[in-house]
Amino acid sequence: MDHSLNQYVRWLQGIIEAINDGILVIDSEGIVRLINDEYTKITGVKKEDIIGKPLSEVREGAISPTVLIDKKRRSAIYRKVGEQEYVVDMAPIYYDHQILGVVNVLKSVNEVKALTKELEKSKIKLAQLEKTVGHLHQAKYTFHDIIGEDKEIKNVIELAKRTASSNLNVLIQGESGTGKELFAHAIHNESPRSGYAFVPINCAAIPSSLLESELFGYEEGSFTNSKKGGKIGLFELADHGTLFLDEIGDLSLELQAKLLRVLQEGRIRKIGGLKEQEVNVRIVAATNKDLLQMVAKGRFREDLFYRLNGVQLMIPPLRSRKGDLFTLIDKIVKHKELPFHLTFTADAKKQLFEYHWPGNVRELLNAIHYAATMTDSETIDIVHLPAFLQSNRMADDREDTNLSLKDILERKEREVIIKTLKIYGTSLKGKELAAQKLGISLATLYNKINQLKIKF
Ligand SMILES: Nc1ncnc2c1ncn2[C@@H]1O[C@H](COP(=O)(O)OP(=O)(O)OP(=O)(O)O)[C@@H](O)[C@H]1O
Repeated sequence: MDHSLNQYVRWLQGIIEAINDGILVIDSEGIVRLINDEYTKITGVKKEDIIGKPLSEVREGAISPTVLIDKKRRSAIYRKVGEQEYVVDMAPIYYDHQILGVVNVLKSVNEVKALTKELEKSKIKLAQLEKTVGHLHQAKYTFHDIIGEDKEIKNVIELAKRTASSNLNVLIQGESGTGKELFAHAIHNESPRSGYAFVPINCAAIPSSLLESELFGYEEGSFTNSKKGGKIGLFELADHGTLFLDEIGDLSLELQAKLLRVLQEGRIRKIGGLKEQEVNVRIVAATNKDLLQMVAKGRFREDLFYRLNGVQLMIPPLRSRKGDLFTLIDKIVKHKELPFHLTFTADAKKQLFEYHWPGNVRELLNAIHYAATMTDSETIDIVHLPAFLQSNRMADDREDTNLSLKDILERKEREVIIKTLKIYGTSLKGKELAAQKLGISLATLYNKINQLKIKF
């Protein structure tokens, strides 16, 4: 390296320009000898406006000239000149015990402020997102929504209520449509976790390969097509709240092992991630399968079964609590968006009561909705019920024997016309299509509508 003075000065200037802070140097007379580009960026003062001039004249309120006198260092002095805000460190420069000048090192506050503003904005966005996620993951039902006067289900409701306040995992077993999900919502809402998320996931509805990333999340770039920024897992979403694992009996053995590990350690690790993260989640699991039998057959891990089975709720099928049937129907009629008050003929009631309801309350709900669509009045008779409830037509036949042939034919005619009009609609086009389908003219259809007093 060439050590000539000129070369040396250029080398020093290079260093000073490379520094990321603003630099200003005055000599022992208080004259500005040097500034770097960053100083100009922070203060807006250009070299030609300041170099060679007394600092106290060009920068009002400058403190560096005082440093020349008291020879004391100063740090983090806040300065605001016009719009520019910065903090300055000042230090005297010595050579051979002689003061040669003062060096100032400036850091812009504007940049820090801009970053703080950005951070604040992100915090607000995050809070809004958390709120949205919270709303998305709220349990809808409470114990008030569960109808059950029958002794057996009353006991289950009691046990569920007592369980809610504990931190025990809950395993809900029962046939499809018995209300397992309803119970899971109610337990969360009655628990100390109700202020946090209730996150439901149906283990049977998602392929095993996807379910793992749903449950635990993944880091960005952990596999092809992974989302930018990665994905938050349901365990993380349910932190401090409840994770409802519906159809747990359909969980693959591989995922059972992973779930067990999380439950044992209270930690999750995202797919492709290195860090483990603590989670505090209560598990409510449900299944319509006999889990113990699955354990016996080696299809469900025994250790996981006992982890999940903190409390076991067995929801009885509807056929074993027929006493609740009409209370349930009442509730459905009142609350399930049906526009009118329905009544049931004695025969329809009998038919509903005698049916064995393999699809339980869900099937009942659907049947009532179907019947409400099929009747053109507020009365539901056997004919309005779905076909599977009409297979035992003894009651209907018994009633028919009391009617004249004309009455029976009229009743059937009425039924068929109403059903057809429900399919095609009551507009002119609908009536034309209905008439075509029934093999009669449009005029005959109008006549029959009048004659049979069919109202829409
Ligand atoms: N005891 C009850 N009181 C009021 N409504 C009920 C009751 N049981 C079930 N229901 C209603 O029946 C429907 C089915 O219930 P839910 O989805 O909770 O059943 P499930 O046992 O979770 O079914 P699956 O096993 O098929 O998931 C829901 O609309 C629910 O509101």
